[in-house]
Amino acid sequence: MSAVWARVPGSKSLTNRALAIAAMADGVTELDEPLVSDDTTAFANALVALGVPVERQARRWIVTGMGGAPRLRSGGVWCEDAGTAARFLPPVAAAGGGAFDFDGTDQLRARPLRPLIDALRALGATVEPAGDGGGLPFRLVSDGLKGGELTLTSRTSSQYLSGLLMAGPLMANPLTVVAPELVSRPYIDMTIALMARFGVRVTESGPDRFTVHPGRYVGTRYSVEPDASTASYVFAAAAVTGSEVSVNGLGSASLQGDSQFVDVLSRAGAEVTVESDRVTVRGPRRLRGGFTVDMGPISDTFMTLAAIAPLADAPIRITGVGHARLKESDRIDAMAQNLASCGVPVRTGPDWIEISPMDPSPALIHCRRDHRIAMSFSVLGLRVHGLVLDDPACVSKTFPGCHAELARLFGGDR
Ligand SMILES: O=C(O)C1=C[C@@H](OP(=O)(O)O)[C@@H](O)[C@H](O)C1
Ligand SMILES: C=C(OP(=O)(O)O)C(=O)O
Repeated sequence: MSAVWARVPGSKSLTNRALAIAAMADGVTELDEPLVSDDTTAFANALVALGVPVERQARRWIVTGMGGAPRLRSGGVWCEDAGTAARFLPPVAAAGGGAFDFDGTDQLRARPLRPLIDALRALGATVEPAGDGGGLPFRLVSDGLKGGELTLTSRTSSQYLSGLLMAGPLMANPLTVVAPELVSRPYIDMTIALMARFGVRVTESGPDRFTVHPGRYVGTRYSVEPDASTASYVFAAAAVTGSEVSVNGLGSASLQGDSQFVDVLSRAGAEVTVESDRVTVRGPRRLRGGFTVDMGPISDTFMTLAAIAPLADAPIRITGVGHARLKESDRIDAMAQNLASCGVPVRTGPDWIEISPMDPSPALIHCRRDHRIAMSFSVLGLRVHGLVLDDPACVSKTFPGCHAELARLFGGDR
């Protein structure tokens, strides 16, 4: 059997970090192969609303750095559905100073933001929420951020810490953040690596204690890796169809924690080869279950595993994913309800889900406007006829070409 090459678009997390950092840099940044999707378009539009020129060519985005904070000192910042926009951009805007109205869709309004609001206040900004004070929408008024040391609740998301660290070099004093109970740690390593790529150093000066060293970002040419969370769907699809799929540009040096998803597939019996610049997965005759796996650090991929778990020969228990209840949907509940609709035995707890083997029956899948619920069940749909997504288009948040690519690689018309 010969490997098929999957076309996996660029990483959302790397694209949006690079955009934020490039906006603050000295000089011009050329981003090659950025992700073009709802989340990155929303992020780029938000930067434009803050006065940062972002020129979008087909496979290259060019950002003219501000040599500091964005130029505009007032305006509305629409974050749409993007958690990264709502968590990364307020610290950047506040560091420059001005008055900004942040808002997003009802889905984003429902997601937590309070720890970031508290941190911005501790750094000297005024945040006036329009609602109950927990999240969007809010008005941010600032005269610059003072920096110094603060403690940040990071139990619900790592994105607050990423946003604060990236804005750190613009603050009056060096920023140190203590982030106890930090979830999604690989995303902080990604933030630190990308800041270093643009010339600013962050050190871990104690457990969960991060210090941003004084410095300036320098614009550069940066090529975005394929998105490892997106790649999980094509790898899982290979695993359940007994085929072999490779993704180029992802490999042992990936900056994305979700590249570790293939290790989980390997525990489930897939043959996995990780090279320096390529990952290949070959599906087993039947998936192997009978294990428990902590997917807390790579929680965007837990639904990919949960969706295919009924096809395994024994139960699979996924733990450590309580924070996935606070994303585009309550993902533990969304997976449990939809799998149960397919007749699959599922048990859940506050931060875990256990799926037992069963031939899934046809069902209508309620995506809850969550791209990853739609994409995960699209993979299961390669093996189960009659799975119908109520909202196939919601995949555009991170992978607009998802259905076409799965059809190209594995046949069928989803
Ligand atoms: O920093 C990032 O780019 C992200 C961090 C993760 O969120 P949490 O830190 O909220 O778990 C992840 O789920 C999200 O898709 C992207
Ligand atoms: C959680 C996600 O997105 P975000 O938090 O960036 O909106 C995701 O893409 O799965």
